[in-house]
Amino acid sequence: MSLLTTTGLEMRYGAIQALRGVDFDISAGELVALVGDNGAGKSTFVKALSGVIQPTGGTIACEGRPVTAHSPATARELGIETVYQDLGLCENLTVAENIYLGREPTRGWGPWRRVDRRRMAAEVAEVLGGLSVNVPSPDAKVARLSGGQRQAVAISRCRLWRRRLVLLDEPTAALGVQESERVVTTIGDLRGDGAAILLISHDIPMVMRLADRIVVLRKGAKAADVRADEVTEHDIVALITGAKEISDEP
Ligand SMILES: Nc1ncnc2c1ncn2[C@@H]1O[C@H](COP(=O)(O)OP(=O)(O)OP(=O)(O)O)[C@@H](O)[C@H]1O
Repeated sequence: MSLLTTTGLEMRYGAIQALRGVDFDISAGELVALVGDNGAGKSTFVKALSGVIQPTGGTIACEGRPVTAHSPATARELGIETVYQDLGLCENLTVAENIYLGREPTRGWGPWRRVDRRRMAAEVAEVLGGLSVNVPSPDAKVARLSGGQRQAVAISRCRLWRRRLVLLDEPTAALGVQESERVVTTIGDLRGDGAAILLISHDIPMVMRLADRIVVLRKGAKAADVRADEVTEHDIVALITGAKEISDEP
């Protein structure tokens, strides 16, 4: 069964129709890439899934059950986590503090309740140890990390919290070749845990390499939903620009 489904999703910002009846589904362990030109509606779609905006039409269902009153809190309860381009990391906090932000484990109770720093350090070391990307130490300040290492921290947060669906908004946009490669490895680690991943990217070669399936948005509507091994890079570019149409579903 699909982990998450949208049916006829619509989003209207005043006169602008950002999403036009988008039908979408993703299953556990699947990596789906969402591609489209600037303004095609990709960020709007991710915001609707993460509960940041309320769609003006259509439905979202999780394991077949309709999600009503969707909000960032309900998304989190459902196991949906979004890693935005700016990563939402606090520069002045350490790697461990960032991974736990707002969800620190505690020990003791009542007035004796304290953040369990020892447990935090042990759990973070375990998660970071399981990553292919080298992050200096759980105690390192995020301000001192490279772009790729920061991505690794943001993605580690999803692994530690056993997120079921991770929405990655342009994870390699601001990175060099080597750093991008590291992030690709980290995405592989996350996928190895069985999480479903929705990857937004303008990097078509990377999308072709990583995705099981590619969904193309054009002017807010779904222009294609194809298996990555059944299309070429050229096909995807043509679908994004509108030079080619594919009507058959995978
Ligand atoms: N808060 C908003 N208010 C009004 N219009 C908006 C808002 N957010 C997005 N839009 C419009 O909705 C459309 C879709 O925008 P969206 O950001 O989802 O596209 P995108 O595919 O993510 O683009 P990009 O690749 O440039 O990030 C655009 O026409 C955009 O101008």
